[in-house]
Amino acid sequence: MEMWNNRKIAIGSTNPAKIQAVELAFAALSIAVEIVPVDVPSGVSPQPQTDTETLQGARNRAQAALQQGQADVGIGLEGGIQRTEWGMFLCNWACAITTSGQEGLGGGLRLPLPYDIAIELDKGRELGDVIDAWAGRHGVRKQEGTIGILTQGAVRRADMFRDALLCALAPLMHR
Ligand SMILES: O=c1[nH]c(=O)c2ncn([C@@H]3O[C@H](COP(=O)(O)OP(=O)(O)OP(=O)(O)O)[C@@H](O)[C@H]3O)c2[nH]1
Ligand SMILES: [Mg+2]
Repeated sequence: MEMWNNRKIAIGSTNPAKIQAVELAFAALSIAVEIVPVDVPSGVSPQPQTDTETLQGARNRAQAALQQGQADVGIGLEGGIQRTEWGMFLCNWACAITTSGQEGLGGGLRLPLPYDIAIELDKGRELGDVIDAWAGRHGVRKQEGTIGILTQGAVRRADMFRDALLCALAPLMHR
């Protein structure tokens, strides 16, 4: 992985949980990088409603971050929901794009959302706002995240996005 050392990595978000996920991912790979948060549009709704929309949001952010951050690699991390016949799930996607146009995608954990959260999302509200009210907290989205609240802190949002990002980076690191 020597070739990856000291590269400039632009993350398409200023959310601390997402920035920490990028730090954790490259630390896990023992790669030293410069990480630059870039505030970019996701190009999808503030609350993505499907796996596909969430994945597209990650791709849009990665591309925008690469360009706006003038980086070697652009990263997009996007959370959303997916309705299924078994209920509503939190879904998460990571995308990494290089200046040579190589693109990697990685999927994050899926978590069933309680019915009283799901019905609020069906009203068009954002999960970040709903989980704050549900947990009696402020800014959960920038801390352990919904996944952290619902797993009693065992899986934090940064950890979940770290693993999704490691999956997205994998195809870019094959020899
Ligand atoms: O508390 C949360 N824990 C989570 O695990 C989670 N996953 C998704 N969301 C919410 O879904 C919408 C799109 O997500 P999102 O990727 O845009 O994230 P975000 O808005 O927090 O960051 P960002 O847009 O500044 O990068 C936003 O309302 C997020 O709050 C989460 N909120
Ligand atoms: Mg957002």
